[in-house]
Amino acid sequence: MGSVNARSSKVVILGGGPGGYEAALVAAQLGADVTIVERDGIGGAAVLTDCVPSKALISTADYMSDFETAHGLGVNLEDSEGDEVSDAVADLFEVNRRVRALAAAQSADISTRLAEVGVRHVAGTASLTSPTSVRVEGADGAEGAEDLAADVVLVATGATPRVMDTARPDGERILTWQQIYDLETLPERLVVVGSGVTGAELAQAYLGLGSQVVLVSSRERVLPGEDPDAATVIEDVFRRRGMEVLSRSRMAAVERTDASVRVTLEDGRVVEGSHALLAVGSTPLTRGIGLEEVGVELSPSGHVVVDKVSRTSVRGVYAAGDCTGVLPLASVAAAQGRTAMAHALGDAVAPLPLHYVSANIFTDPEIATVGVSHADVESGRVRADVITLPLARNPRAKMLGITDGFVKLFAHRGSGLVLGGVVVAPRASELIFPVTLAVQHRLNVDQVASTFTVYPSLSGSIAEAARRLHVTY
Ligand SMILES: Cc1cc2nc3c(=O)[nH]c(=O)nc-3n(C[C@H](O)[C@H](O)[C@H](O)COP(=O)(O)OP(=O)(O)OC[C@H]3O[C@@H](n4cnc5c(N)ncnc54)[C@H](O)[C@@H]3O)c2cc1C
Ligand SMILES: NC(=O)c1ccc[n+]([C@@H]2O[C@H](COP(=O)([O-])OP(=O)(O)OC[C@H]3O[C@@H](n4cnc5c(N)ncnc54)[C@H](O)[C@@H]3O)[C@@H](O)[C@H]2O)c1
Repeated sequence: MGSVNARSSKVVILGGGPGGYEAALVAAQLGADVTIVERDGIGGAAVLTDCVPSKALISTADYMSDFETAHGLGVNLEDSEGDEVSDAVADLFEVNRRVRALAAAQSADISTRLAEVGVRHVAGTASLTSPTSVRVEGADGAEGAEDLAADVVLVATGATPRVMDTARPDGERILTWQQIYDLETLPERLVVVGSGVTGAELAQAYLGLGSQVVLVSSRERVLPGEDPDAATVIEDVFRRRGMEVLSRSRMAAVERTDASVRVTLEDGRVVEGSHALLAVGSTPLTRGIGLEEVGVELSPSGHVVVDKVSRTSVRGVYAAGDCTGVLPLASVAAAQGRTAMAHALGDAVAPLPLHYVSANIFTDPEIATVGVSHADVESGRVRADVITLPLARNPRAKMLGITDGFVKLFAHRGSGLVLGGVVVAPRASELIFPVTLAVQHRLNVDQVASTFTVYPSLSGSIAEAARRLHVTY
């Protein structure tokens, strides 16, 4: 917007997820008068139903699998009679109570922070009546609507689980990932449909918690689109721990019988379970809120079309997060929201640096990635040397009983600049940070290799991988 005076600007934000609330914090810091319209709760789906609760659930599942590792480290678990206890038992009622409380507390913390910096929260459903005015329909059936004038609008309405006509969730046995936190007892046999990130994470979480799990995967391999070596490790771990993975199996319909569910596959096979979890992707929440009417361009998939500073096709209207489909991660939504406000309110702004976003899949082991990928190198888009070091040879991994996983680095052929990496390991989400630093700050393999690592440590494998990529002239 350039000429905007941040101190006299009214900013109205549709949606209080990471895209919305991070933008609100930046806009308030720049002196704008900021209102967030959010109908469900501050923190958005990320905090209330998606990212935060799933990771809290996974923490319990990880803790349970530590019990299995304990045996391999020479620890026998015994009850008070001295009998060996082979299994820890998850109390799903307690687990879900903790998860919901944690999500609510996180939402409350963000609300407090927003209130401290003067951001107003209006509860209700927002729509655009013009590029400079937002209508709010009252929450909980309240009568009347409030109209908010805006100099700058940010659309950060997120996305919702995709629902197929032949597989309608009922909230009891046929569930979306947003409905699982009301379960009071562990599903005896859970059929997870979809082996993308959501399906893979939650299938393994329930397996760890003690359910029998069948994973219906439409592709050759779970986690299509991810590093193939990483996906292979995860699929092997799934099968080894007893998950039934049905590859090249596409769900056609899910129906409920009295006390079970029937999942019919496109080839006619039927999979029975006590519950089904649908993880077949998301739909952006962009329809019916006035966007097209005021001229905001949507893609054929319904995502808001944005440029690298989050501008839409309408001047003064910005968009951030999952409603844009740029990269559906909480961290990216937040970055887009911050970028939008910096641009709109005339602060220094840099285009979204998508080539060094780090991401993590919270399976066990985790898969963390940054920068260029296997697909980039294999297709010839990037000329890189690649090294993969299995963690099983790392001394710390041996001590910790880690047998699965690896460190992979991609370095530019010729200059040795670190272009990307993949870490498959417990807490890979923490281990990827040095690789991200190297990629973002253009370090070469020799600089990474000559950086001290602790002995013994898993990060030693990152330095070792860099050493193996040393360029000799
Ligand atoms: C199961 C799962 C796990 C995930 N885990 C991770 C993870 O570990 N790390 C990670 O980075 N990302 C993760 N993600 C992705 C992450 O949750 C999303 O990228 C993130 O939520 C996007 O934030 P957002 O602000 O765009 O939207 P959201 O968080 O979806 O927030 C949008 C908000 O807008 C509200 N809203 C919508 N329409 C209106 C309207 N008309 N008026 C008022 N309010 C409205 C919605 O109610 C919602 O509260 C996960 C996703 C899923 C599904
Ligand atoms: N840890 C994280 O950061 C995290 C966790 C979860 C989601 N996410 C984000 O959300 C995005 C979306 O992930 P997702 O897994 O929810 O959706 P997705 O679209 O990536 O995966 C859905 C999967 O369901 C499959 N599918 C669709 N219809 C099917 C059918 N009829 N039968 C069987 N399979 C079918 C698709 O082939 C696809 O593999 C991710 O790319 C990621 O950015 C991030």
